[in-house]
Amino acid sequence: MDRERVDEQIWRPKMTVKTDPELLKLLRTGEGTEEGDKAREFFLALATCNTIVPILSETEDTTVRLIDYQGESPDEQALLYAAAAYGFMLIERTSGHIVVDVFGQKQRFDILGLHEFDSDRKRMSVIVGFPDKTVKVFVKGADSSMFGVADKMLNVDIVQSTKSHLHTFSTLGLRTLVIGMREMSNIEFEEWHSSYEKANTALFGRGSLLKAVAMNIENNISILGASGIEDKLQQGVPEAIESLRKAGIKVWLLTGDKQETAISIGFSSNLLTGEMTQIIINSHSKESCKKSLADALAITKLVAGKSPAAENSIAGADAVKSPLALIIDGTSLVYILETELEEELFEVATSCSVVLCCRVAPLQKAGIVVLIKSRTDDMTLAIGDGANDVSMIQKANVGIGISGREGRQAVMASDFAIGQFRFLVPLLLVHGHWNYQRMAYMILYNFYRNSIMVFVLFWYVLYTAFSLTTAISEWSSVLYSVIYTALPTIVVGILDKDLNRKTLLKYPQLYGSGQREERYNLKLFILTMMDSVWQSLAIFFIPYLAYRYSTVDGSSIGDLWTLAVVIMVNLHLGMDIFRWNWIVHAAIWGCIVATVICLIIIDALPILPGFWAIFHVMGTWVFWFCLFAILIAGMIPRFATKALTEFFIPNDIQIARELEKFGNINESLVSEVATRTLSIHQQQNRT
Ligand SMILES: Nc1ncnc2c1ncn2[C@@H]1O[C@H](COP(=O)(O)OP(=O)(O)OP(=O)(O)O)[C@@H](O)[C@H]1O
Ligand SMILES: [Mg+2]
Repeated sequence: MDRERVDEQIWRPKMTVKTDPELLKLLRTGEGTEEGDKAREFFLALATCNTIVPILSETEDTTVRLIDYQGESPDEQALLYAAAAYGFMLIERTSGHIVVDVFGQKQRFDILGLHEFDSDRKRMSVIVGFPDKTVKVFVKGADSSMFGVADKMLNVDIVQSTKSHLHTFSTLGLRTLVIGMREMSNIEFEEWHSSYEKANTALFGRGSLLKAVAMNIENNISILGASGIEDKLQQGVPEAIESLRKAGIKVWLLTGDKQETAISIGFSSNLLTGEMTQIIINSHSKESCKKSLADALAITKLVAGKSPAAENSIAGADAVKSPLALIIDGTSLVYILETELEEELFEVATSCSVVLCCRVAPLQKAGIVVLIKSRTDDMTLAIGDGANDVSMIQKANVGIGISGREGRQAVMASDFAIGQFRFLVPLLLVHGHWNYQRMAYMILYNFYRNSIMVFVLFWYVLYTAFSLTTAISEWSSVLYSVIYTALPTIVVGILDKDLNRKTLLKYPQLYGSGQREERYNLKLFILTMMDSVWQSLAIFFIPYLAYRYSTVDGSSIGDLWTLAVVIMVNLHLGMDIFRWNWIVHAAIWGCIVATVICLIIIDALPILPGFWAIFHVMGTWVFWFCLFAILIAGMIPRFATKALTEFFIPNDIQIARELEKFGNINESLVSEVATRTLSIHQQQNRT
């Protein structure tokens, strides 16, 4: 009874695919004819040569079960859904066999061995035992690798037409695969089996042994057909690339795909544009690589106007206007990376606005990142979604993994993980920008905050015959960093934002402020230190001069110094804060109040020196006058510099802030300034 129910069951793939009725008819009825058998073998190869696991789930109708194909390769998933639509449905996989439903008939195939896909071989194969005891090896992989192992006796027409179909597919931007097959004789199978077992159980070098076994068996393959799969660009990729470009970031595309596919994807993602001059390097020997690079270098020089020919030649004048795109393949890179040609590649690549590397192996991707990292001070960022991107993600300064359908390896190896490519834009342009400006400011501010206190102590030492006594109580020195000034630093370091998200996304050029190191540089550091010296002088000398002839003791002036330093550093911070909210208010004013309370408590303890000092001194007008004078005198240089620069030589950020505050009065101005800055600083672009 139960058995019957199982037999009645129908499997339905989760995704439906539009089919070609003619091909379907050939597959259904053409068994026995040469064409029909070949077509059936092709789809059988699709159904067997993969690492997909079918997951069955119940539907409302108890006789229908839904099949969901799950695996690391989205290409394989797509191919299996296609095979299922054409009547070859993989319905079960165990470690030793698979079951394929062929037009309603369940067939069981033994999986005798599987040579997994790797990015060096660029193909995979399975050894399948058929019910009639024959053994076949099915192989699928990249065209470049498959035609290398194809049967040399193969019909030339078939090879040619396959190649031309592949070309058509890839120029449309489809990801292509070639599928092939070979029958194995008994002797061959036995030989393979023993070496496979040996390699599989080896303790050392298992991977390379298995690869050698695979290479041995994957030859004399007869081509069954080719596939083209659309690898849809994620939403918002062209816009994201456009924004990154405007932000002065150089975008390079490194892919394992075929050249034509890569170029087509380059165009659809806005990376390549029609007006670009393409420099293509496809070489198969070191000599030709050298020559191609020399030619490319000549073109780049011509474009940059460095060569004398450029001034006169008409072609040169034309080329000056068009940006360059370098397109280079993995085979050429084999002869270039880690050789003396690297230098030339670097020169060519850095003079091009876009670099597109296709058919590159994972280690070559990492090699390219290292090429840039080792020769420039630029920051590199690598973003990828597949296992083949792991090594470059690890090598780059910043590695980003996209968690997608290709498994989690990229995400596990990354510094940051995002869901889609387009999120890179807010990550860099918004959060990256905010983070940079906060970190840069906080570093300067913390130098300032600590040095001003030390300078005040130092001036005191000069007037006490270097006795190393101090007027500021030890408790206050300890509490200075912990209570008096800590909280505002933390709050501002976390919450402050110079511009809002919308503005930063609208004007990607604002990202340039970080690239030009506008917020943290030697000049700013020196100015900040000079400011802290000036402020400490004001803090120290105003009370010193005021109380010089009075009988007030050191502890009382010490309390004034402490309070003045704390109010000064907090006002200084307050003057630079962009976004005031209740937390910032509470932190800044709260810290000043906390300081007063702490001073009162310290001076109320009879065991400490300076007992009751603050109560005496705070009651005099000189105290308040000094405090007021210190703040005015200390702040004047900083306030004046800030006001004058913001008024006369504002930077992009200040203009954009004005724009945010006062609407779009200056809209045209900001884009003008931002673009101008971009063009001036293009030399400093970061990769
Ligand atoms: N599971 C697979 N079985 C057989 N061949 C495959 C498989 N996956 C990929 N290939 C082939 O190997 C080539 C290189 O694959 P690789 O994973 O290195 O890069 P990619 O996926 O094409 O590109 P990207 O670098 O953009 O992820 C692919 O272009 C494809 O032709
Ligand atoms: Mg991939």
